[in-house]
Amino acid sequence: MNAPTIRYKKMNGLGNEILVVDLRADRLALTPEMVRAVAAAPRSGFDQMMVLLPPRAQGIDATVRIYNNDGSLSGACGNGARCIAALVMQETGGSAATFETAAGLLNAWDAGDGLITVDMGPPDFNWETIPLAEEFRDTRAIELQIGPIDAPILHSPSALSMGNPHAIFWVDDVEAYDLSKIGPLLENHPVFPERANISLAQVTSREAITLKVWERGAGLTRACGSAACAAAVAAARKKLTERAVTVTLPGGPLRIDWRESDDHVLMTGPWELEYEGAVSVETAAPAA
Ligand SMILES: N[C@H](CCC[C@H](N)C(=O)O)C(=O)O
Repeated sequence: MNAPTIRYKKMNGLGNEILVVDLRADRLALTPEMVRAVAAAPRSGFDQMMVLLPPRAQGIDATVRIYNNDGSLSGACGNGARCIAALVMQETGGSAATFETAAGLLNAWDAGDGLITVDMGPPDFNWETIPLAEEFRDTRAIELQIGPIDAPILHSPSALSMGNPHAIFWVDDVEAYDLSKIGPLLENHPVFPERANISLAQVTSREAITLKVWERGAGLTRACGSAACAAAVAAARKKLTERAVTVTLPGGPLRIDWRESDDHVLMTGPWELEYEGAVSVETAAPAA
């Protein structure tokens, strides 16, 4: 056995627990097993781990790998993106940052008042790339429900990708459901071959949505940036809201603007650096 030391910065975006591990100048090879061990250790628990790796091209600050606390990978993490953008801007003294993720390039910039805006790119409604197991003709036709067929508790979500898969169920009261019970069932429903982030969304005005999220690979979180984007886009597409809305999560509000000119979704919100630390995780020695 060997026990590499992993240095981290514990941050959060609206209470979404983010651990930043900077491997831009470190050759440590993280495995999903190590990620789970870091998540289980006392001070380094997290919802998502943002791993910074050396950039592959000029003009990019870092390649980013995003892990959930169960060791699985994701293509997007909006709240984590604001955290790493803040760190890079502090480091460079600049007012913008660019990252490469599994889902593509990610730009972020200083929005003033301690807030950061992340360009989350365009939403994707294509069932094959969300991905869903089968086509659905529009957002109403998806065969997905919890509860008996004649009186389902939840049904007919909107589904889309923001670089990661999301299903949004429209409800009158987000507090009326036990998301910790139904979340895992929906996350692992066969219609989502790569699982999905599950949201309950309550539209409260033309400019406001209240949201609770059960995250794929992480469970209930205080906030999920990509889910806020997905809910805002889905609500505007259903003509329930304008394209610019405030999405309020248990951790607080995010501003979401689905920009008309280029279809990109802009997310604006806060970030926080809590403390720095290091953790040693025992791993099987690499094969000789
Ligand atoms: N908390 C994140 C999303 C994490 C993504 C993840 N749970 C998945 O897609 O597997 C956010 O702020 O967007």
